[in-house]
Amino acid sequence: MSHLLKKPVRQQLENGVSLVHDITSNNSDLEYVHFKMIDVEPGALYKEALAKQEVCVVALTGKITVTDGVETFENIGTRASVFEKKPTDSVYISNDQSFEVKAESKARVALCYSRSEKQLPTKLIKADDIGAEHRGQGSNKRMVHNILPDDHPAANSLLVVEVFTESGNWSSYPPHKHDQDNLPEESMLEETYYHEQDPGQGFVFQRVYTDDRSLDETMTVENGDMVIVPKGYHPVGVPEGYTSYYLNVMAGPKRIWKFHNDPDHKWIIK
Ligand SMILES: O=C(O)C[C@@H](O)[C@H](O)C(=O)CO
Repeated sequence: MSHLLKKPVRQQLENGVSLVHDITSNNSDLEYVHFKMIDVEPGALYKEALAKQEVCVVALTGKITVTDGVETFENIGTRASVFEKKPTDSVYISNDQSFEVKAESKARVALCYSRSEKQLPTKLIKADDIGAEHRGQGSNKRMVHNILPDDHPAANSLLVVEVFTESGNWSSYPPHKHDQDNLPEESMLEETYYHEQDPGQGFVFQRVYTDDRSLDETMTVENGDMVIVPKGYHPVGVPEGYTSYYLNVMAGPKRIWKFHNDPDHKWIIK
């Protein structure tokens, strides 16, 4: 199996909290992005003290209450399944803070981290403030929820988006990359993909490759898997009959998403 593909671990952390993914620089090629997915039973509590990392807590499914000890956001989260295709609520919390997540119903919670030194205010990112962005044409159509895009001032380096790609379509396509710190041409951002499919027995294909093909991996990605993109182009293809969801976390030295399309395929853009 490719070292870029991560299967769910399902490890019990404490009463009612289980770890589904834990992507760090110790188990991946990533330096800037760290990602955790946790499942929390109703009433159970997850606590964490941040060091030099900021976090975006995404109520992926279910209802949660999030506090940094000063501000509390009760009963946030909007959906039982990501495939309801409506935006959800998230909370940004800055470095050197502590936070708690309590599940009000059975919940799956994404914890998206990146390096951070400068403290910023805690911020509720409301579902109501997130619009649906439609990108692409033909079988390249997909819908994007920009949770923490680069023009949102809440964070120091984190970028978070979620993408819905219908059956038979492609996304992150034509292939693009963002692995050179060479602005204004291109920014350097690592990226993680947390994938789900509907129905759940589905799968998608994701290729991660560089121009010189020193990295060229094509992965079969199943429901709940993660794909790590330390560098390179990273298109996703969705087979007929299945809808794809993925949550992307990006971070790098500068908080700008400036991508470079693969010159061989950019003619596809009309
Ligand atoms: O537009 C898309 O298909 C989503 C992707 O851009 C995804 O968020 C990504 O690859 C970011 O670099």
